[in-house]
Amino acid sequence: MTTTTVTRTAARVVDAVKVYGTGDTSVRALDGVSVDFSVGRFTAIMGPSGSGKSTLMHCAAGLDTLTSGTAHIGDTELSSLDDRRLTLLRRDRVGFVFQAFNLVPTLTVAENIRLPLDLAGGKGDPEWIDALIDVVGLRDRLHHRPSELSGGQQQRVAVARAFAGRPDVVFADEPTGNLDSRSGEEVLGLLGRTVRQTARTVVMVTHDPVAAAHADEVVFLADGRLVDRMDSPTADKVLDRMKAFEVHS
Ligand SMILES: Nc1ncnc2c1ncn2[C@@H]1O[C@H](COP(=O)(O)OP(=O)(O)OP(=O)(O)O)[C@@H](O)[C@H]1O
Repeated sequence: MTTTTVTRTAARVVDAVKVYGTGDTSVRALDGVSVDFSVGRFTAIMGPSGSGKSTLMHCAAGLDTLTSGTAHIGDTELSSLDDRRLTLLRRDRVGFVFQAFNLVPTLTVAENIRLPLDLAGGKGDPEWIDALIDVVGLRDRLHHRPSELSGGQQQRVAVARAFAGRPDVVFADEPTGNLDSRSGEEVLGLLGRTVRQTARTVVMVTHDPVAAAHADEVVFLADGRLVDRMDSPTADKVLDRMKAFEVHS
């Protein structure tokens, strides 16, 4: 008997091109990138400054549109959606974690975590939310406001909020950029744990090899192109790969 393992794709872009501006001043931020992000994997996007990392994330997440090529969340091609459907897709199937925690200061931790569900007018899955609160370690802080939490704790709330609606994929843009190294490690460990314990998918943009080492896989961009992929990264291996870019650029 043969066993076939089917790897499902949470998000992907195919032949992605993104050009900003026109004429002499135009910038080709993505120059024909094809990459897929498998379900249940934690992937880091790395590359030198200006290599197109944020552009790739924004286009893959439906926050920006491609000049040509296609972006897909699961089986849905994003350019096939009108604005309303795209907004609903982002709300219901995608989670976001940004460098600035973007919590609502007047709401408690519990209310911030539930915010996407409340905005969507649904109850969500109470058992899932309950389990999530334990994964992020915030049960004893549920009634606090963001200003009463450390930066690391605030980012843990943002991580829980991103996963609250059981999205197909969570995109994280430099999630540890505002944190000291210990809090950053905590948040990265948390992202990795959430992926492994809940079979969710995370795609993280970072310029930090130590952060990238928490991922299952690293994809490297240079000059708007996908130039390498690395499985089971370590900070040293990622740093070596990044140094090679500097030598060649
Ligand atoms: N809105 C915009 N208008 C014009 N050019 C842009 C815009 N956004 C990005 N760019 C350009 O596109 C290229 C890729 O930018 P992007 O922000 O995706 O790179 P990045 O790898 O995320 O960089 P960094 O690590 O510095 O954040 C850069 O040359 C940048 O200047």
